[in-house]
Amino acid sequence: MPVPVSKPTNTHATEAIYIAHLGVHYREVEALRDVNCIIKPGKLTGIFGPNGAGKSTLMKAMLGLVPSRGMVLYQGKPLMQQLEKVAYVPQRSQIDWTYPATVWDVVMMGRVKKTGWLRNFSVVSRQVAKAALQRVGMSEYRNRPIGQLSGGQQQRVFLARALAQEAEIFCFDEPFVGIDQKTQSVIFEVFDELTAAGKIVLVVNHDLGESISHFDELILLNRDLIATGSRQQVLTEENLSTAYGGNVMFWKEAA
Ligand SMILES: Nc1ncnc2c1ncn2[C@@H]1O[C@H](COP(=O)(O)OP(=O)(O)OP(=O)(O)O)[C@@H](O)[C@H]1O
Repeated sequence: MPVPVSKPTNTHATEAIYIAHLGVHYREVEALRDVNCIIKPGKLTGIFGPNGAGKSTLMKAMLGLVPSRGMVLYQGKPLMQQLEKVAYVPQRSQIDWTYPATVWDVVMMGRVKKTGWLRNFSVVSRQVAKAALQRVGMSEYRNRPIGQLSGGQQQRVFLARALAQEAEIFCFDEPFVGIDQKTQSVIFEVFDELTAAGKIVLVVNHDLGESISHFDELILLNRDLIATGSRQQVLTEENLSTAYGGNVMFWKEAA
């Protein structure tokens, strides 16, 4: 159910990301229409919907990576003016894995917003990066070129880079595609830690299987916003059939 789009009125709403009348047109394709929702801190929020529903587009539009109409506020100010507070991990398919960088290089890139390209990385930055690599269980691979890792290992390295940013808002586009079970567990554990620390964690995911039970809040899209709120509010037969056209199997215990 769309949230009211007049000004955010309570403290919680102003601490959150507040999206109003967001729309995206790619030439002839209208990818998103008038999306209104709130993304709260301390909750794991999933963007769900069928292929081509506009899930990645919503995330990119929030971060100014594609042109859009409408408003995206964080703590009452345009998010676009505060992108240093955001860690974004794109889909693995969008990353150039032939780029000649080691695991350590990639994680240290997460520190650039804090230290700038031209400065030497500080001792603190190195410690933060080291701890991030350790957290995802990738320390022993620190000198390995990223192109030589498995899909799950690559995803963990990008998770470590996001952690090294010490961001307030974490955005992941399809982090569970092409990874192993162990990596999926590590990712959900880290998401739990981030939400427990009051961070905003937003994840594009198309899988309506068992993993959906990890999410606190859902945004269900199919160009339009179909529903947003808790799993119980969103995972109704009516909403799912509106989004997926009446043919959907999902993890029954999830809602
Ligand atoms: N750069 C682009 N130029 C033109 N059309 C685009 C572009 N990016 C996405 N689209 C179109 O916009 C619509 C939404 O795409 P988007 O990638 O946001 O969907 P999605 O829900 O993330 O899909 P998937 O689950 O398949 O990744 C689709 O019809 C897609 O073909």
